Amino acid sequence: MNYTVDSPKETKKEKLLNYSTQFNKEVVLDVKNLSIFYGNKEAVKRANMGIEKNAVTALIGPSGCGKSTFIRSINRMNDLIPSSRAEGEIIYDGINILRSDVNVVALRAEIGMVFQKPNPFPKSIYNNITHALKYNGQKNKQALDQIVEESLRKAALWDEVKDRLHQSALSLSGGQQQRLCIARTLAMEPRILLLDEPASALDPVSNAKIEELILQLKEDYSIVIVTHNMSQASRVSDKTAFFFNGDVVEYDDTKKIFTNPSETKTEEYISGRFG
Ligand SMILES: Nc1ncnc2c1ncn2[C@@H]1O[C@H](COP(=O)(O)OP(=O)(O)OP(=O)(O)O)[C@@H](O)[C@H]1O
Repeated sequence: MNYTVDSPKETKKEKLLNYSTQFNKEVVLDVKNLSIFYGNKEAVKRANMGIEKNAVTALIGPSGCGKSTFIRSINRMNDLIPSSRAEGEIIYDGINILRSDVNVVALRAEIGMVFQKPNPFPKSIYNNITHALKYNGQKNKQALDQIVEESLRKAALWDEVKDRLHQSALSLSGGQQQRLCIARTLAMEPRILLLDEPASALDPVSNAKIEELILQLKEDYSIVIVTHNMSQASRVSDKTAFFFNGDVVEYDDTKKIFTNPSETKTEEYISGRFG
């Protein structure tokens, strides 16, 4: 994937509104004029968003509006798609993470991602958590044991698996596998968690557990979640961005988006008139 680092010129309106810094809380990711292309198609169009620290930010919108493309760009997963190209900036820790000299492996440890379909390795529960740590040189058994327990506790899975850590991860239920994938991501000590429809492939009970977990995790992490489930977005998120046709139509407090949105298009979408 080829990245263009220079931002396109800001329009007068964007300068005046200063979109990316309009919220009071600390911003952990400042997305500025972000465009993502697949070939000539602009799938995300000059998005601006200040993503807050220790908050849950939901990305909503109809199918094909650019939510996954946007979230994948935050930890450079779009690099894996040869036709994909980004313009604009995503500022994290003072650095534009779209720069070509960014260490993408280190970035993905800090900004971890969990996908729609649980994808544990065909290894034991224990080895799912330790795999990347061992690869990075951590050999101390005691340290590894501790990280496994801490990560599984944070992912609300420890009590269910503590007596079967050396069994295959594939023996777990779908919901447990998804929490294991979250634990595996947490073991890398990320600051930001990207969740792309993490509960949509799960049964209602597992879905509720993931929602509960998200609310616990935001104490320690900043979370961005793509969801098609409007009630889920309103239950778990603090901020919501409504995407339509590649545009961020509206980004505001979740309460406002769901009770009194500023844009007609948002109102039409959340009231189920399309999508
Ligand atoms: N690998 C790709 N190559 C070319 N075009 C793509 C690719 N991935 C996505 N697109 C296009 O980019 C646009 C945005 O897709 P994206 O998957 O980001 O939307 P989405 O809002 O996440 O959709 P959904 O809710 O269905 O997952 C769509 O028009 C899609 O067809």
